[in-house]
Amino acid sequence: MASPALAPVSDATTADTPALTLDGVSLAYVADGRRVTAVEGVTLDIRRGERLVLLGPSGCGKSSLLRSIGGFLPPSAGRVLLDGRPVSRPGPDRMMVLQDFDQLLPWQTVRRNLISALAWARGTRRAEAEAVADDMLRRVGLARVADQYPHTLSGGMKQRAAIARALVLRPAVLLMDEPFAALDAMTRRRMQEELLALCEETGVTTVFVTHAIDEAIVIGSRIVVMTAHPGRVRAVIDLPCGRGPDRGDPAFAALEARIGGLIADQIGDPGTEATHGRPEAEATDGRPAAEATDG
Ligand SMILES: Nc1ncnc2c1ncn2[C@@H]1O[C@H](COP(=O)(O)OP(=O)(O)OP(=O)(O)O)[C@@H](O)[C@H]1O
Repeated sequence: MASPALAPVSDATTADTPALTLDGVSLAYVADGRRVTAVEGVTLDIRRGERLVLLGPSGCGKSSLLRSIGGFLPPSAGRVLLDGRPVSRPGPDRMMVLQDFDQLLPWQTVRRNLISALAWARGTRRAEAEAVADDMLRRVGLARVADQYPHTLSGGMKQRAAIARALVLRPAVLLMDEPFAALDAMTRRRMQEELLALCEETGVTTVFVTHAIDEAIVIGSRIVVMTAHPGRVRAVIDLPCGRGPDRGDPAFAALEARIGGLIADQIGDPGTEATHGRPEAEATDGRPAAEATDG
């Protein structure tokens, strides 16, 4: 159960409204006079509090989809709805955390970065902003370095600070684009566990982009596997109890292998992808949708 002080600020008219809806979303770029379709016809309802992972090979449009949810890239077809209302621009209700270590203002201390964000985006008064920022920095284990400047922090600390700055605004949706990809393996695993705990504590709806299958299983409550190019929904895997199996559990390796198969079987031949032109399929027991629908 999310702590009320950290709960996302929501404009939902009813609790049943999905936090986020992707309704037939296609995304296109024009490069050198040529139109490139990056994402085609993605339809998904993202439930409140869920951790949806977008997984797929490089270039399948994961980041483009995230940017579109963020309001940075308008769909060429379809709609993105937040709390049932169309997204038309970026806003503090959708905070983004990137892979880049330098996401904070370098001329402000870590603490000041959070306080400024609260004042600017939420109009929070100074004393309240200080208290909220200090509380968040304690939760992410950065109280000790609150008065340091970002360049003095390790990569893991910088990512924790970026997550803290995003969460302190109590966004409806936290958008994460491979936030741990540049960290060493040990720090990455620790950060994955910490993120899980923070998501549960805050109840924030999270959309997490990765191309690492193991990371998708650890982070996600639902995993969307995308086709190579253009990005379409290949399969949707709902993890039982909202969590993947523990690392080390044979079920973890089995799921990893199944998802690996789903990705591999369409990289070489995306034109024959099984769900083209059909509504997305859903597996409810951790099986890939291809198995659930074909058998
Ligand atoms: N600004 C742009 N202009 C033109 N084409 C672009 C632009 N940004 C992305 N693309 C193209 O859109 C497609 C999807 O790119 P995107 O970065 O969304 O994929 P991705 O799955 O996030 O890849 P990666 O895992 O490598 O980050 C690719 O073919 C890419 O070349």
